[in-house]
Amino acid sequence: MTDNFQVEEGAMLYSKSSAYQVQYLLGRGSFGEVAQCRKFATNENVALKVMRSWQCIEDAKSEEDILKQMKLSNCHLFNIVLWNDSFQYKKRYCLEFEKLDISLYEFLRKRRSMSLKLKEIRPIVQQLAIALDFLDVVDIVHSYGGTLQTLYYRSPEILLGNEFNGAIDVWSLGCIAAKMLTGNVLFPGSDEYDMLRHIILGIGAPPSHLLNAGMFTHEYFCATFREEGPPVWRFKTPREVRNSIKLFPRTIRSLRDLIKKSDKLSDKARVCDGDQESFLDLMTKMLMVDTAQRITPNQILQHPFITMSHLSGESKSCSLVKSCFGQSSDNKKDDDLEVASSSTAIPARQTENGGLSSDEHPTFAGQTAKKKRKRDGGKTTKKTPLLKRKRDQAKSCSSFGGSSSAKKRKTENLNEDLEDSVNTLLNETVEVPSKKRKRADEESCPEERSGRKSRKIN
Ligand SMILES: Nc1ncnc2c1ncn2[C@@H]1O[C@H](COP(=O)(O)OP(=O)(O)OP(=O)(O)O)[C@@H](O)[C@H]1O
Repeated sequence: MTDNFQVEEGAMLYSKSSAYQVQYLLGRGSFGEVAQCRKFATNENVALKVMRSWQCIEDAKSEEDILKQMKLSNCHLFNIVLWNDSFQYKKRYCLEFEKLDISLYEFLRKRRSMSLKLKEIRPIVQQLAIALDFLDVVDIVHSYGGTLQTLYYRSPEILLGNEFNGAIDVWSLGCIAAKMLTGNVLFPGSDEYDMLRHIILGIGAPPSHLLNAGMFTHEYFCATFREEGPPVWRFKTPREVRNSIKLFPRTIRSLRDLIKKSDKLSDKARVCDGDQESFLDLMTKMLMVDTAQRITPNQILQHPFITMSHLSGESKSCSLVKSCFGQSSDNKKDDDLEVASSSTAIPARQTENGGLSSDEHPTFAGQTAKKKRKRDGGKTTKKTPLLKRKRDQAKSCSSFGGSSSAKKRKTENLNEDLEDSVNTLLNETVEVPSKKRKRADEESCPEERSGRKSRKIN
């Protein structure tokens, strides 16, 4: 058996049931190359993912296990790519999928501004939330990007080395939604430290319970230990992290900056304002640094920005309102969402727009590093019965999105603690030539990816 198979135009591959001819390369991922191929048995075009090497066989097999499990649950009704078959050719393992249309990145690239309007972003966020909600139910963490989230979309809990669950994908979705609106990466960090700097400056510092429990916290924060009580954390200055560090300039000073630049035509201004505020509210909830407070995919689907409840009272003669509803119903038709919510193995779930009880709120200096780690979901290994999960979810959502004054105070304290180092950081920010920034943005280069592996799907 030789190992010399190359994914190139015209090359032939053979499974037990069909021959395939490579037409062209669709893309490359962490584990292999994906090519559009002609499948002779059915005479259709398919996407064939050819794993990089024999060493990737374990990754391929675990991906296949998840794909099989998802196919049985009618995943294609939830905006998840359909896997058809797997086979080994020469020393390469191959996964066959339905051929999809262009990627979101290609879609954005077709726009000169690389950005979309809110009414266009809405159905995309909705489609992705439907997929993430499905993964939540079947207990799979997707993780946008390679081994564990592409750097720009990496959540604070991954950066800090905390336990994680599907909430990391909601964080990434928030970052993607921001990029769709502005055309720019929301947190363009040059490395993990710079990512945290962008997050702290744009949104706020991680709560103490994340810092106390993070495996990598000490790489980015200094702890002051007191006689009593938990440590107080201070974000390190760039010089404390390493001798020379490249800091990329900030794109926003707060999430509100995201919507500041949008056009407002006078007659549509009120509707625009309402939609923008609603989008901003959703963004704030998707980008909660504290995992426990982050909106869930199911709650995203019930959020006014997605349901458009804030627009239903507006005059239907307003062209913007009309186009918003038009966009949404086109999307429903295209993606068969009604079928998805009514006739699948996974029942549609209820959402409670509540939040965390105050005793679960983060305290900056309130918990010790000894705090017992709690894995609340996460990997595919343990499946919780759906009913129990619903109950748990309802419990944890009983006051969702609530921002108690106590929490606010604590965040302010933390922000005060961070002020000094932040000021230093601001002064030290260096401009990066736009050409270079663009390249960094376009690439999801392997070195941007961290070492830990997640279970992932296409
Ligand atoms: N079914 C498909 N139809 C069309 N294009 C596809 C399909 N699957 C993958 N691609 C293209 O191939 C690229 C690589 O896909 P692959 O699944 O290997 O990696 P990925 O999910 O993008 O990234 P990674 O594996 O690193 O997380 C994708 O980014 C996409 O452009």
